[in-house]
Amino acid sequence: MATPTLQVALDLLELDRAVEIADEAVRGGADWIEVGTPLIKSEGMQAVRTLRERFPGHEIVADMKIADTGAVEVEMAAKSGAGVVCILADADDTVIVEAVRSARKYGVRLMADLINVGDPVSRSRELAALGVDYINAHVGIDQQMIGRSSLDLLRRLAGEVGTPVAVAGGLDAETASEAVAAGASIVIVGGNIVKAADVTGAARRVREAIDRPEIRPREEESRDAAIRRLFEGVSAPNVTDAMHRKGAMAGIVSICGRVKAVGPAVTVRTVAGDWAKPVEAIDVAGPGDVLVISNDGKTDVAPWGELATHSAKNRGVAGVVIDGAVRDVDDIREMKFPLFATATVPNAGDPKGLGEINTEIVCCGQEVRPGDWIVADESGVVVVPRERAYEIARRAMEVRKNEERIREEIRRGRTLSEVSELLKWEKRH
Ligand SMILES: O=C([C@H](O)CO)[C@H](O)[C@H](O)COP(=O)(O)O
Repeated sequence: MATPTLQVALDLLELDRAVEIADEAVRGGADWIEVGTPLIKSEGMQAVRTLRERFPGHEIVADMKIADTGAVEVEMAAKSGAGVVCILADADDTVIVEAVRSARKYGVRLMADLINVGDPVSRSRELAALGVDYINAHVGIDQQMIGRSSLDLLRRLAGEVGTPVAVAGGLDAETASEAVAAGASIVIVGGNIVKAADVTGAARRVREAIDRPEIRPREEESRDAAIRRLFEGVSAPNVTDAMHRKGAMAGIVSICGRVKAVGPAVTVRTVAGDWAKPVEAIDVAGPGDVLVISNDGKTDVAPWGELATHSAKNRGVAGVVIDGAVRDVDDIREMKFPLFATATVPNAGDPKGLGEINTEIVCCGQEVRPGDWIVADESGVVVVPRERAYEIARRAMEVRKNEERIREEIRRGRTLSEVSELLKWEKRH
């Protein structure tokens, strides 16, 4: 088997950063350098020219995602220095045929991107017959966030397609190795290399993995376990970033400082400090759940205190969030329990039994339904609708990864404004 090609996808917006990251990735063993679609949209063909000039010994791939005017776009990329140009596999055949003619004329190769193609096997055969050089089994970044897998797509193509097959979509060292074992000859890795603080190390790990392809037995993980693992690895701010700044409760703080709660909500509505339903809800909750209590926003009387906290902790409840006040704060702080509230007050209410458990409530301005996911830390509390929990958990992890590289660049001496090219990206009115 020929040595697989490692293609690093520079999915960035800033050319200077892309050049620096490409240099580090090449040192880690990347063979081909892909000028990613976001970079092309941000910097145009200048990005292709610059990378061609800076890396004379490496193939430059222009991820144009061509959908129309095949000949013109291939010509632009070829004349700027690309050796491989990417076209959408579901572009009309008229576009593909023109792109192939242009590619032959300018001496470049065409890679067709299977993103969103309904019948990848027959489309790949058609593309090969039309003269496309490579087929890319690609699952896009937004599709990855809802759990689609590029390895599944690649496996559907195995043995069915004559042209060399590339694979892209959320690959890391482990999945890249599996991709080669499943027949990929070009492995494309974006985020897991270019967002790493140590780009060279990340590229090297992928390089070593694809040079020794193997299929490792995988442990099955349930959706809920994956959601919990991902949310436990990110912060509440990462989660609101992933939700386009939605979901954060207003005016609520962590009572015990640096603690974190992650879990599906068991909701409680109570009235005027009545602590019967909040305490009964401890028995309704399973280990790992988060109690979310609305006390109608009243803060002169507490529906929660130390004994309830003790009981919740024993039951394995992951945290308690109260739109209202708590008491016995000194004892609760000693327990280091993830408790979030809007106020503290010494008064307790009476256990009258008013209110409801597991109905829709509004807590600190956010609607919370039973089973919605809660992520709470010292920055505050975020509610994630249960239908989108997996997707948001994946996106929040991407936000975190993205910050790793930015943090590293700040550590090396750039300002945040420089790294993110703030002036360039200010909104024009
Ligand atoms: O093509 C890509 C995507 O559509 C954004 O332009 C990526 O380069 C490709 O998905 C590889 O990146 P990762 O999925 O982050 O590995």
